[in-house]
Amino acid sequence: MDRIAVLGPKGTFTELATQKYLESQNIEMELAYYPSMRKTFDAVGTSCKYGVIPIENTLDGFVQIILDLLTHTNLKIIHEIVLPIRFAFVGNSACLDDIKKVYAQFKSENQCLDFLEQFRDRDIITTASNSQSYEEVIKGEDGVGAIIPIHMLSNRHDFKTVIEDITDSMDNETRFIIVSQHLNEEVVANRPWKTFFVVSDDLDRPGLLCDILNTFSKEKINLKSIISRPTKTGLGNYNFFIDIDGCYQKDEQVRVAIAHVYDKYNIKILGSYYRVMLKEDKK
Ligand SMILES: O=C(O)C(=O)C[C@]1(C(=O)O)C=C[C@@H](O)C=C1
Repeated sequence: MDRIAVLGPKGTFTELATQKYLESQNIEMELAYYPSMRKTFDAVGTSCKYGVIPIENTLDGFVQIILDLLTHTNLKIIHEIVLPIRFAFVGNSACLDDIKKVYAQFKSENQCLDFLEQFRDRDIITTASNSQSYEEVIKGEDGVGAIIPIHMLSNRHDFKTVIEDITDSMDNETRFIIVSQHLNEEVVANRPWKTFFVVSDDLDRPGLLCDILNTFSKEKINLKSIISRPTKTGLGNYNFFIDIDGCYQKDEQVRVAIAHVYDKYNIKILGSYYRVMLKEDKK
């Protein structure tokens, strides 16, 4: 059976996104868990056919390391899936005043800032995954608390304190991408496609961004998002990540506009993809 690389361990939102993705596509794959985003990426094309990783969150923006990994590897985005994200606080003390240590995953922390403010004079310990935060708190040490995904409450562990829904916004969502070694070559997909690419220019010349944006405007292509990220080669050097409407493999306008940009700048296609419908959306 083919394998799909998942940011693990079991219990993460990424695992949930992967299960929902496979369900929506009606395919079976073995889930292979990796301890970091980089290792999840590296597994694709070696021991796994696809990989699933978070790329953007409503409250915390883009997952910066994913932009770097997309720039430096040849993996392509083939689909995206969006999940609502809600967190709970669980603790091994009956009173919040007695909590001395709170475990929180590095992205999750930034999605629960209002709630965490009361613990700023205590230890807030950053973890690599929400599952790790959960593992730490279920050891049962007095005075320990954790931010965990709300779906983990169904494990029914006995905590002295449980506060449901401590997320800064009820509209919080995370966008996950499915990456493959190959572009998405599906012929029929009755969904709006998007194309994500990165542009860099070693010469840092005036008007670069304006020139690129004009090219897409001339072809009447709608821009969805644009974000810059340091190239890490010196202060002030940036890559621009641009998401546009349309499919590179299928839409003539998209190919023409990208060919124009390609003539003048370094451009790398990171994939054309569409959002998969969750089983619950189809009802
Ligand atoms: O640790 C997890 O549960 C994850 O799947 C990772 C992750 C992320 O890093 O963005 C995924 C979704 C949420 O935004 C918070 C955490």
